[in-house]
Amino acid sequence: MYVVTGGEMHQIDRYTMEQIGLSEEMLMENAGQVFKEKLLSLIQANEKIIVFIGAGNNGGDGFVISRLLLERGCDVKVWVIPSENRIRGTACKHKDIYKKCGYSFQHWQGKEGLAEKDLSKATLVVDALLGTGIEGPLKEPYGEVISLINSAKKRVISVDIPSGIPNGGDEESRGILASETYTLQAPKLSAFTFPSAENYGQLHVLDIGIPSRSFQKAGIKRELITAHTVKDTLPVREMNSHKGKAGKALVIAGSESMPGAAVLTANACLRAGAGLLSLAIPQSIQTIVASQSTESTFIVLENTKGSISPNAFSDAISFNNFHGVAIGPGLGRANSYPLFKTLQPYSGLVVIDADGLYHLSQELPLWRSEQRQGATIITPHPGEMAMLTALSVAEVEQNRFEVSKSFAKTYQMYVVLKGPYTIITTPEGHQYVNTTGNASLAKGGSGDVLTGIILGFLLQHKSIQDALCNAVYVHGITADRLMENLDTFSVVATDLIDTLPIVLRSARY
Ligand SMILES: NC(=O)C1=CN([C@@H]2O[C@H](COP(=O)(O)OP(=O)(O)OC[C@H]3O[C@@H](n4cnc5c(N)ncnc54)[C@H](OP(=O)(O)O)[C@@H]3O)[C@@H](O)[C@H]2O)[C@H](O)CC1
Ligand SMILES: [K+]
Repeated sequence: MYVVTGGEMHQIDRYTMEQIGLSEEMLMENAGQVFKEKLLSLIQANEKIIVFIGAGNNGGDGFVISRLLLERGCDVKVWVIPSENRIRGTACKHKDIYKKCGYSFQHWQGKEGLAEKDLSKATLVVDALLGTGIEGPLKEPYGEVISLINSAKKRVISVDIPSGIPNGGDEESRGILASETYTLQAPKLSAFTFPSAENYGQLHVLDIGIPSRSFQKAGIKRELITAHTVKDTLPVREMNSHKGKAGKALVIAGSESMPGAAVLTANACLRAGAGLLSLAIPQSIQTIVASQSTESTFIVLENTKGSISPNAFSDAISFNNFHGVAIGPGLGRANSYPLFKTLQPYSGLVVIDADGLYHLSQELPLWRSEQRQGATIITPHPGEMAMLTALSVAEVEQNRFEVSKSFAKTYQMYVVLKGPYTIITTPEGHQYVNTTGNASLAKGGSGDVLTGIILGFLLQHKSIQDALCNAVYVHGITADRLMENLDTFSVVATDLIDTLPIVLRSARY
């Protein structure tokens, strides 16, 4: 499933209409039909519905939905915000069809008090005020209508996008606070960027019949990771496999103040399929880490002040014995820069996380792909991405797609920008959005587990992007599985590792 900007969606619509020949009237009718079917499956027999309609085609969808609900005998009050002469084109055609079927509506202008009364009696609000055609700051009376709806605290179902939010997700969000949003054909960027994502409530996608050819012609390179894509791309371990063939992983992690990060990364990596795992850790934490990671082997390094000594590393290890390396979790910044630097000439896969990202930010150009033979994968959270790009966290959050893409293309790296909707970007700029996971992942250690799964999966998959998509999906769905028995407050990173094997099995079948 593709993810689009409002502008791209308009381009896709135009191709569908002009080149494929599906008319806008038909698409709007389809949108209304599928929305109505969905709504009927959600509502009670005595539901009191109020529909708010705006000037554009989102409002046009509102006329179709209202007509179809009234045809089914539902209790529906329809409020139209602009004067009738402002409703043009296809929306106007569907307004006329609505009227010719014998239905009427109220005008907002001058009857605001009555609208408020109707709203107070309603049990469900359908928001068909504004869609992807919004430009610039919200104009009145839409701001007033939206405030009224939000303050009524009703169940609000938005058509396509919550009215009033910028569909590119790049401006301050002020719009409808929906309980659910039924988006048409493809999710929009604003559903995965902040703060606009918070307006959506639960996001669902309705297929209104726009062919995939229209998306391909528009050259859309953003997709959602789905259970299907994961199932199709999770590799199967060959019968004649052995531990060396299943991937030799090296994890460089941990310090006296963060020994658990090494344990979590290593154990997650093993659970994600690595055949052999070596942990490079400072000598002072070896006993404690070894007691909690039975299957790991160890490269024990001299330590200085609780972390790996700056002198210990270069001749202690032969990177070329490994198929992939993850560096960073719990490493500490103080002494680990020389160690980080020795990894740059290594020709295998390198996953950089946490304190490794801090070192990377000091010498970014050295890590551009043409300076390295192997692929570089970075796993920043928004704060780390802000550090790497010299932007503010808010700027990163509002422009997650653009910031990741620009960074991945400039440095020719794979970027896994973590967050409630983790985005994976390839060096070519293809993007994949993850929707699994929940608030329980906002806890120390869950990032270390992800790094471990990523390294484990990288060694099992032929395609780097499949490995990253599947790792992020599985990490999230493991947290979702834990919610069947636990509360978001109580999940700890170790729970993720313990549950991963069951989830991995069901993701495959
Ligand atoms: N393929 C599909 O997904 C289909 C989607 N459909 C629906 O169509 C909308 C997009 O329709 P569009 O007409 O382009 O846009 P809007 O419904 O958002 O309305 C635009 C009008 O809103 C007014 N406007 C613009 N900016 C503002 C603002 N800042 N504040 C207030 N009002 C604003 C303006 O009207 P004026 O009269 O004021 O000029 C715009 O004309 C999409 O979201 C889907 O819901 C179709 O059903 C077909 C298939
Ligand atoms: K809307």
